[in-house]
Amino acid sequence: MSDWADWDHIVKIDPDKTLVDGETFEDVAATGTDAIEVGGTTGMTEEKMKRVVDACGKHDIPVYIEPSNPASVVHSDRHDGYLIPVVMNAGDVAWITGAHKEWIRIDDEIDWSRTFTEAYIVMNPEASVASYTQANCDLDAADVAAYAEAAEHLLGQEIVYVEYSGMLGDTDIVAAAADTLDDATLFYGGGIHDYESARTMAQHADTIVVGDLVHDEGVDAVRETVQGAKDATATVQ
Ligand SMILES: CC(C)=CCC/C(C)=C/CC/C(C)=C/CC/C(C)=C/COP(=O)(O)OP(=O)(O)O
Ligand SMILES: O=P(O)(O)OC[C@@H](O)CO
Ligand SMILES: [Mg+2]
Repeated sequence: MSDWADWDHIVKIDPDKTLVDGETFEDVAATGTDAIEVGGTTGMTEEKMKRVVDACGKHDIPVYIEPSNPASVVHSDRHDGYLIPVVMNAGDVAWITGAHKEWIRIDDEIDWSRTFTEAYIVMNPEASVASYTQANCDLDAADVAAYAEAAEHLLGQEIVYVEYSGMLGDTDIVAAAADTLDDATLFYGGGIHDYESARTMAQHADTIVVGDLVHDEGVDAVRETVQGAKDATATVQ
């Protein structure tokens, strides 16, 4: 079974951002979150990635690199694997297969046994990831559901990621994606900032991803979102 099948909650650390004063990666690992993803769109370098992966990898929690370009991939025994985005609604094919082809050309240390993909549907036109990938975010619930179904059944994706980075998404859209998937795991990320927003999104998505909150508010706020995710799972299943 895949690691992520059991995850209700992920903290995504952006190596280009800092933790709240006085907090450590050990504190983040102790929030009760199920896994740490390390990635961001802007300002990413191999050095920043390595620093965070080394720090997070010391703790007893799965750590996955989520690279936004081939140059930010680092290899180490400190982390559990690689979650490589494929952007379903990218306007530039670089973010569907192009960067992937270049990465494979230049990197001769790829460990396929712990490398997996995430089929992103990018929904917030204001997010860096939307401009970076020239995503078409003008999608309704039926479009998102169809992208999710294409990801799972045409492209064989095991993870579908509805990405509202920076804003809380539309629950009808997240629900439409959830309803259409059979076995793929639905990740939701974007704007989760407290117990209630976490619980609401976790009622639809299998796994919620909390990003900016850890950098802006810190681990106490993150712990509330872990509780929201766990409570939603307990009610749904
Ligand atoms: C093939 C390899 C190794 C890399 C390419 C992988 C792809 C397709 C990347 C596309 C962009 C993407 C989906 C990145 C994942 C990380 C992510 C969504 C971070 C959140 O981004 P924002 O919140 O918009 O950015 P900032 O927080 O950096 O402003
Ligand atoms: O930063 P936030 O808005 O929490 O979004 C989380 C994650 O989906 C970003 O890739
Ligand atoms: Mg962000």
